[in-house]
Amino acid sequence: MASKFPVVPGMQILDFSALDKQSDNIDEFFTTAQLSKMSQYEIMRFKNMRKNYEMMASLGLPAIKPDFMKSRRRGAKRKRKECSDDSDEEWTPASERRKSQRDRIPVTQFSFPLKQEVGAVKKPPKLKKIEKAANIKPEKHEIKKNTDSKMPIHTYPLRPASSAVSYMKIEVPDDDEFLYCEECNKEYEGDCPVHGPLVIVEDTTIKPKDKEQSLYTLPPGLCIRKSSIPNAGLGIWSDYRILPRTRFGPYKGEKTQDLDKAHSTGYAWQIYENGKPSFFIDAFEKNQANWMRYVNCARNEDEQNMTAYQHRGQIYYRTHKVINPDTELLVWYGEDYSEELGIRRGEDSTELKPFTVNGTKYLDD
Ligand SMILES: C[S@@+](CC[C@H](N)C(=O)[O-])C[C@H]1O[C@@H](n2cnc3c(N)ncnc32)[C@H](O)[C@@H]1O
Repeated sequence: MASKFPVVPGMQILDFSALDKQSDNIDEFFTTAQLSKMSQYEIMRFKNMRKNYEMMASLGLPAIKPDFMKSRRRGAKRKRKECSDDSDEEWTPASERRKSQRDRIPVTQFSFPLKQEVGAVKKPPKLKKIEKAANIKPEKHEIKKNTDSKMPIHTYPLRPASSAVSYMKIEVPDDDEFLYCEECNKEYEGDCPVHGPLVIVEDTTIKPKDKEQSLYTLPPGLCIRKSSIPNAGLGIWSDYRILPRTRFGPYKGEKTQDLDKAHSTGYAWQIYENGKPSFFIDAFEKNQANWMRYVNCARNEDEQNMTAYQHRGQIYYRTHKVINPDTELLVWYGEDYSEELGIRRGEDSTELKPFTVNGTKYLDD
C-alpha cells in the first residue's frame, strides 16, 4: 500500500478498516436459533475473538482459529458437530461454553508480537543527528515551562524536593494485579473478559551494551523526532495506524529510591506498592532506558492518546484511541509534574506549523 508517510524498513502500514466491518459479524457461524439464545455479552465476545484472530492472520502472525470459526453454518438445522471437520471438540451451546471459554483461549491468539531482533530493523540515526535536524540543543538537565513566558525556567538539579513534583506519577490501586479496562470502566483481575487482552507491542531487542540503548529499542513503526509541543525537545511519533488497546512497555530505567534524583531528572516514574509510594524507575541514563523515555506529556485530553498504568510493579503505556500515522504519542504524566511543565489541562490549543528538513516533515513551534 502506498503511503505518504515515512516508512521504517521492515514496517507495514496497517489499515484494518475493511477487516473491522467484516469481523463485526458472526452470523455465518451460528444458526438463528443459537444467536437468539446468546446474550449481548456472548455476541460481543465472539465478535472480539473473530476480530483478534483475523487481525493477527492478516498480518501473517501465528494465530489460533477460535473453535466457533472452524465450521461455517450451512443450514440452520445442521448440527455444529457435523459441520466441524477440523475440531475434535464436542460442540456445546454458547451459554454453556461461556464459563470455560476464557481458560481455553490461548494468550498467543491475541498477542501482537511486533518484536524485532538485533539487526532486523535499521537502527535509528544517531541522537545527535536527530537533535541537529530538529534544531534541538543536546539534552541537558533542563525543564522549560512551555505555555507562559512569564513563568521561570528551572534548570536541574537545582532544588531539593519540594511540594512541586517533577517525576511522573499516576493513581495506582492498592493491588496492581488488577487491570483497568477503559471500555468497561472496570477493573479486572487479569485481562478483561469482554474485550480480551491488550495487543502487545514489544521493544526491539538490542545488544546489551549498545550505546544510545533507549533509541535502538524503538519498535518498528514508531520513530523519534522533534516534538509537536513547543520547547518539549524530542518526541515519539507513529508511522502507522495504531489501534486502541495496544500496549507498549514496560518503561525501563534505573530503579532508585532517591527522591532528589528522581525530582531532578524529569524521566522518573513513581512506583507504588500496596497503594504507597515505593521507588522510582528513572530513565534519565540512556543506557538503562528504552524509547519510552522520549514520550512527552499531553497538554490536554484531546491530544492525549495513551494512558500510563502500573501493573505488577512496572509502568506501561496503552492506547485508548486510534492513533493515526504521523501523530505524536502523548501520555499524561500526572497532575503535579504537568503543573511543573506549565500545563494546565485543556487550555492549550496551539496551532502547529509543519516544516521540512532533508525531506522529513517536522512540526515547529
Ligand atoms: C520523559 S521526558 C520526555 C522526552 C523529552 N522530550 C526529550 O527530548 O528527552 C520529559 C521532559 O520532556 C519535556 N516535556 C514533556 N512534555 C512536555 C510538555 N507538554 N511541555 C513542555 N515540555 C514537555 C520536559 O522537558 C520534560 O521534563
